[in-house]
Amino acid sequence: MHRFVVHGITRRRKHPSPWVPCEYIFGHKDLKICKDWFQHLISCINNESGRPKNLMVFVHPLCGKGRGVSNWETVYPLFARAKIKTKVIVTERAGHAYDTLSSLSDIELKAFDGVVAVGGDGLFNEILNGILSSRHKVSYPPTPEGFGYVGSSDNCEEQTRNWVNFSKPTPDSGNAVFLGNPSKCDDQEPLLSTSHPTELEIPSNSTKEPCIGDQDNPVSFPNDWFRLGIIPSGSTDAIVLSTTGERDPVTSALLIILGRKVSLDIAQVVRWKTSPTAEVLPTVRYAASFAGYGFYGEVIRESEKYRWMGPARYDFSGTMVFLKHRSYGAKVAFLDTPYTHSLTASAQDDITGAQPLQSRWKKPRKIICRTNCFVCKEASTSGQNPEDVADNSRTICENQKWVWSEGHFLSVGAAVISCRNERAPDGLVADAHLSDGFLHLLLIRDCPLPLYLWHLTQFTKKGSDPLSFKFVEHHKTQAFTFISSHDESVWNLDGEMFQACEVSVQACRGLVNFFASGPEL
Ligand SMILES: Nc1ncnc2c1ncn2[C@@H]1O[C@H](COP(=O)(O)OP(=O)(O)OP(=O)(O)O)[C@@H](O)[C@H]1O
Repeated sequence: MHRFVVHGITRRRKHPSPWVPCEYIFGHKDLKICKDWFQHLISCINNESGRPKNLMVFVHPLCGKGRGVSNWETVYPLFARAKIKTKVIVTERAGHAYDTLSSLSDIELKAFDGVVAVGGDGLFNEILNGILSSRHKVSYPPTPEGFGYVGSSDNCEEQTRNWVNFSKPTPDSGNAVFLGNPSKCDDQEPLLSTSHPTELEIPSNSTKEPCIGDQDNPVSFPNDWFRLGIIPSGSTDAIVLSTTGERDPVTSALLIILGRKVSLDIAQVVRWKTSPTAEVLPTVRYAASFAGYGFYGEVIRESEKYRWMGPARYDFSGTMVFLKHRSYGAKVAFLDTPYTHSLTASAQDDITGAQPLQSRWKKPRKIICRTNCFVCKEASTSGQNPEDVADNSRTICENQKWVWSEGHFLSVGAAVISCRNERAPDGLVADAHLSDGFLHLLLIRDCPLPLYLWHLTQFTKKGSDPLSFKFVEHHKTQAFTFISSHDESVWNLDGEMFQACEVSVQACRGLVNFFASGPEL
């Protein structure tokens, strides 16, 4: 008998990883038949255009509990087997991935099918900002009358970059070439292995659709070919949990290898001022999961002092900030469109400081975002091509109405996706969608400490409704602005600190593609 091995993927319900590699051995006494089968499978694999061939991989060696390198070592053989070329860069400092990607020319970027973070949400945020900083051409978010920055609709091309320490990319520390493979079936997907991985140079070329060397054809976002991915290795991994339903490096690696693709909304955050007395200097940042102020910003700022504690510093800082029970005077205006669903405090409530909210309509039934989500599909088919929706604000401006909310807030947050994590199994907003073009604005008004604790503990219980409290405003919106008079106003963008006291934010629908199929819940 002559034999060959087909490497596949299967699911084992009881296995902690829902997707696991497996092997099938085939044999025939006729060598030619074996070779024919083999060639046929190879050509099927090569016909799968969605599978990535070249990836840039950033490994954060210190993320989570220092699992970045070991997680990459675990999944690397899968990429090798699938013959996917990887240019691996182990980060040496914060900002390394951002500097590398923002300084990459479009020609160099086009050599890759995507970029993968082996780390947490923070490393992914750096990658996202590095990729988009010069390639996302769109107007600033719309702002209400009275927000008052002339030029708020100017193009962001001139956006300020203030990431520190530009550095050249480090030499790749582990290039190798590998090969792709086929199948649409979820359960048993072959990963044909034909040879051992061989060392290879960084790809200077790619067979991808965009023309290499075409200076007139710059990389812009959104597009339908470039994808981002995460091998989860961080402290929270909310982006992976919200997009795959799992927090498993092997599952994420297999989704990348198979070339799965889902569109992600991204929040574009424009900071107008760092503090009330600072000069106006618009600076653009992007967030894939969450942008939060007040409690959320303070926890991040506080936790920086206790880095030595590892991931436990978030619990510690969270408790410290919670006990301080500080509220922040602020004005928030959000865009109310015909598609906006809100539980909004009336103006009178704001003035009297009274808590009750008036439900303007009954909250709609929660539709959870899952694989092949029809809400996200509807949103994408009701729009036009990704290129046509690039200028989101133009579309938003029709039928817009701004609603102001003013008072003292314990926190102000905007969830782009559900933000599931181990502490909040349903996430911050259980029914947030990956690519419906909306943000979920959460305004937590000042309230007695025990009530606030009750609200926070609801996040830890599956199936509860932490947003149903009277002091919680939940608005599904496409854009909002925020003004505070505090000198040390800190935002938390995907877990990263961002000092800002005046911001405007908009959801950019399906701005990037992610290697995933949506949460399988
Ligand atoms: N080699 C490095 N040394 C120090 N910081 C780094 C390095 N590489 C990346 N970073 C930064 O570390 C921060 C956290 O990264 P990431 O989110 O991937 O890990 P995490 O463990 O989930 O996060 P955190 O440390 O915030 O809990 C990010 O701001 C990232 O820019």
